[in-house]
This record gives sequence, structure tokens and C-alpha cells, in this order.
Amino acid sequence: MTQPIFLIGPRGCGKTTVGLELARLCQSEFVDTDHWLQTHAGKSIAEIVELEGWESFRARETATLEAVTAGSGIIATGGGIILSAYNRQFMREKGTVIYLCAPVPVLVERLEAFPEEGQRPTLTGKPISEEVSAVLAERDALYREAAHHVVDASLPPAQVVQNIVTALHLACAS
Ligand SMILES: Nc1ncnc2c1ncn2[C@@H]1O[C@H](COP(=O)(O)OP(=O)(O)O)[C@@H](O)[C@H]1O
Ligand SMILES: O=C(O)C1=C[C@@H](OP(=O)(O)O)[C@@H](O)[C@H](O)C1
Ligand SMILES: [Mg+2]
Repeated sequence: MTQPIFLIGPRGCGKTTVGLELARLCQSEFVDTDHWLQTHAGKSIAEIVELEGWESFRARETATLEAVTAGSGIIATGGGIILSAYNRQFMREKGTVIYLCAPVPVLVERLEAFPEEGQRPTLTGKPISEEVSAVLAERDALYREAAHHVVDASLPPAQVVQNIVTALHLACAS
């Protein structure tokens, strides 16, 4: 692997989970932009949004993307990273972008089971199933525009990892 692999997709599609497994399998570096950002800010995303607003979080997210993109490795992004045209182009130019695609009911089930409120403050103020549906409707085209490959993320994590390895012809164990 000579370039970074960026995992994109909505909240709950498994960017963090699949990214970690893929990095283990391929013995690559792994970084999660949300985790990096929160560690460096010394605050959770919910706190940043409450204190500074979403615009400030988005600016921090772009700075994080630039800071963590070096050499090769697996980069799990936050679900809204594709909202910025700059970020979409940056990822496409610097590496390979994979859209982890899953239907709304799958995302809702995962997010209800494991909400991680500190990392996922509400985006719309709506109940979770309405929010996931509305946000995905707005963003699906942007994920597709940014992605080099689209992978079915409703499968178990190990299977999603294998499908990425196959799609990218990665020389990792299988
Ligand atoms: N492929 C999968 N199959 C089943 N559960 C998954 C899968 N991917 C992620 N999960 C679960 O869904 C939740 C959200 O996953 P996470 O990796 O944090 O998603 P993201 O980073 O895309 O928001 C976690 O509880 C995780 O264990
Ligand atoms: O969809 C979004 O706008 C967001 C997704 C979150 O990351 P995950 O996709 O890893 O949950 C996190 O970056 C932040 O709460 C904003
Ligand atoms: Mg994540």
C-alpha cells in the first residue's frame, strides 16, 4: 500500500470498526479523524459543538484531515467529512476513497445500540431514525462523488474488510 485509504460513509456504517480491522490485517497505521480531533482538542465533539458550533467543528475536521494524511495507512473519517468540496477533492487526490454503504434500518439499529452521544451530537434535533434517513438522503450523492469504490457495509466487519481487500487488490492476508 503506497497511498492512504480513506473510509467514508454515514454514522454507524462502520468506518472506525472496519478501519481498525483492515489496518490490523494489512499491518498498516490506523487513524480515526474523530478520535484524533477529540484527543488534540481535549474535548468531545459534543462539547466542541456546544461551545463553538458546527462550523468550528467542521474547520477542525478539515485541519485534522490534512494533519493525519501522510504516507500510507487507513484513515477512518467522520460521517460529515464529505460536506466540504475541499475535503472531497483532497481525499480523492491523496489516496483511495471507499464508501461504506448501508441502508437506513441497519444504520439506525447500530446507532441505537451504540449511540456514543459524546461523539455524535444530534445533527437535526429529530429522532434517530428520521435523522439517519434525512441526513443520508442529503449526503449519499456526496459520498458517491468522493468515492473510488463503494462497498456493502451491512455485512459483518470481517466480510467488509475482505471485500475492500479484494476491490483494491491489496496484498494483505485473507
Ligand atoms: N459491519 C458491521 N456489522 C455489525 N455491526 C457493526 C459493523 N460495523 C460497525 N458495527 C457496529 O456499529 C456501531 C458503529 O460503528 P462505528 O465503527 O463506530 O461506525 P462509524 O465510525 O462509521 O460511525 C458500533 O457499535 C460497531 O460495533
Ligand atoms: O455525520 C456527521 O456529521 C458526524 C459523524 C461523526 O462521526 P461518525 O461517522 O464516525 O459517527 C462525527 O464526526 C460528528 O459527530 C459528525
Ligand atoms: Mg467513527
